[in-house]
Amino acid sequence: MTKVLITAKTHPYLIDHLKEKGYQVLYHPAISYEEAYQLIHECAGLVVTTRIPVDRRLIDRGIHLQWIARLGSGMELIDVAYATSKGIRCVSSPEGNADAVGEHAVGMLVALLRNFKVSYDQLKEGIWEREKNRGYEISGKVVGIIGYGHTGSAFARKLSGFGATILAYDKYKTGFGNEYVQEVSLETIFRQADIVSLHVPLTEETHHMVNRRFIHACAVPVYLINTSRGAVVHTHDLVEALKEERIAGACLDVLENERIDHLTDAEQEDFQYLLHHPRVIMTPHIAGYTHEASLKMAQVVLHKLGI
Ligand SMILES: O=C(O)[C@H](O)COP(=O)(O)O
Repeated sequence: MTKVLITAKTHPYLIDHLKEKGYQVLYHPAISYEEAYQLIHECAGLVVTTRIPVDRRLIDRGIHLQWIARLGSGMELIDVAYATSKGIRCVSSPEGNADAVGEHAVGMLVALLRNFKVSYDQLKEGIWEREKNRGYEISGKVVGIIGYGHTGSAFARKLSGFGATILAYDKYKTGFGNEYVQEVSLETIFRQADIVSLHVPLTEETHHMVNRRFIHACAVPVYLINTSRGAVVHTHDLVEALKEERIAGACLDVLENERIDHLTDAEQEDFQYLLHHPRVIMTPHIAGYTHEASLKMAQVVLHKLGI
């Protein structure tokens, strides 16, 4: 029987469907890299998230491997070029969690501009403060989206009812402007945006893209939204920019080092600063984590694999 190794928690639909189609499913949602290494040589299919890297070593051991399915979007931990060179098909499912990420980014922005975090903390202390919690509206602002793929376009779609001017830049794509999004250059975003939302994959090119230079290029202190990858932002430069008031605030769903129990002293200091900053809100990389996305990602990979 053809075996599929599933290495992360998934919607039962994926397991049931694979079984129905005659696959033997090895469902190990908490498996370690070394344990996966022990099993991979028996498998024709591998399902992953970002729990374990799919590197050359694992791929080489997967002598019967025909496909690798990523439940999610970011492929930075899969050596796609190497797998492809060995005839292994790699599919991802950004279509499945784009709505979730788009909604989360809008939600974080509203929460930040309307002081949800601070006012809620004050309420818990018995403080009923209205004036200091007077917020800002999205309406009338200029929102710059960097990266117009699945999540960038989902964010724009969700935001389109808020009355903002929506600009978007994508280094690798043109012709995507529509009735609510203007396709612009990065310079235009620097010049005009009040809010910048990042929707790029993590690559060598985007690593630390938002650094001191980027922040200084913005005409006004922008509100930054990051639901992409933590390392797209140079965290310490962000912290310095917040101190210098060159950044108005930040919504961060992702961190450079998400193993918050293994931070260096310097990382811990920056993390604590961000956590306690009144104009920073953070969530633990849950933008794409919804019950609906879990099912949709399973459906997308099955569809792409023709199973
Ligand atoms: O890339 C994605 O789809 C999301 O960031 C979720 O990634 P995860 O598999 O690490 O949860």
